[in-house]
Amino acid sequence: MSVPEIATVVGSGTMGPGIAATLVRAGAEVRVYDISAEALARAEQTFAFASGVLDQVGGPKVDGGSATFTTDIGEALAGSRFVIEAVPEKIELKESVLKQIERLVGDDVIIATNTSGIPISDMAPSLERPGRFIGMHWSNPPHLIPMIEVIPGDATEQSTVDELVDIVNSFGYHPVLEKEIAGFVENRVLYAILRECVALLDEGIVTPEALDTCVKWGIGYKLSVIGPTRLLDMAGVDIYAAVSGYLNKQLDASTDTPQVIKDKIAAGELGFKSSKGMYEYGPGEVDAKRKDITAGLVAALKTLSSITPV
Ligand SMILES: NC(=O)c1ccc[n+]([C@@H]2O[C@H](COP(=O)([O-])OP(=O)(O)OC[C@H]3O[C@@H](n4cnc5c(N)ncnc54)[C@H](O)[C@@H]3O)[C@@H](O)[C@H]2O)c1
Ligand SMILES: Cc1ncc(CO)c(C(=O)O)c1O
Repeated sequence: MSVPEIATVVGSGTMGPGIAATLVRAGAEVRVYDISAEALARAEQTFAFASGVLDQVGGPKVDGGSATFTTDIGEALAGSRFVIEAVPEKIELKESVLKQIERLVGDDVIIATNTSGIPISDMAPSLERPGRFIGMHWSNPPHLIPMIEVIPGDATEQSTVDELVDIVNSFGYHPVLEKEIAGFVENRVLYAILRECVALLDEGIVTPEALDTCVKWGIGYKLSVIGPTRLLDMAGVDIYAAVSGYLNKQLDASTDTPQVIKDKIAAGELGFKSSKGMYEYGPGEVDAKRKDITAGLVAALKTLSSITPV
């Protein structure tokens, strides 16, 4: 199967527009649905921006792709062959939206969820056809991170898995097929890193600026070329044994959200969306940072796509 002729993105906040832009570039007729007209109006702009970024990246483009934006779920799902749900990360909301979707699509349509880590098998019982339900975890920004986790639940049919892997391949992304686990693989690794980062900041071991420099240039840059398994070989498994023997027991092992983060939430310091989070942003600075991030990711994507995979 290639990219579905008609696809629907349900929920168009941070992730929906970039997902839609990726599918449109691959030739799909995409319907973007959101419950909020205001969110949808913003999404049209973000979609146009993401499409422009994909033009800059310059990868393959299949003719015939298009996007329409609607607050009418029936219109969004009529004739759709593939649905990706990207509403907020609340299980009850997702279950109710998934049920709504299932009632309006054909029996053979794949319904995928972009959940960041809610187990697929926890949501599947809310559906009549759990065999066609699967996790499809895009990474942010979805139009620039060419990897998607594919997570079957207990009831997902093998044909659903195979079709989703084909869909992901068809727009040139790397599918990563996983066994189901809370948080999935990407976020388990990311949240292990972030837990340690927040602890190091909280203990005053390092400044935010120095931490970002260390992780970007010491870890991020290296890991963008060499995966962690290969890194173990490059460093030496014996070295890992020697260091992990004394270091692992020192690493942060807290199981709750750190208090320092809870305090920031209480103070409304959410990051880019409130101009203050871990850093503080003056007028225009958030837009400038977003621009720099996009330019950096575009440059890195072009370079990394042109080198031999390690
Ligand atoms: N933000 C990220 O970095 C990121 C990355 C990967 C995965 N995800 C996951 O993707 C999903 C969406 O995340 P997001 O960051 O785009 O969320 P968001 O809050 O930015 O956007 C969600 C959108 O869903 C809409 N919505 C709410 N209820 C709805 C309903 N009943 N029907 C249709 N639309 C509805 C909202 O109006 C909003 O526009 C979540 O499960 C999240 O965990 C997020
Ligand atoms: C902090 C954080 N949490 C979740 C996700 C995706 O599920 C991301 C991301 O970048 O994709 C993230 O940065």
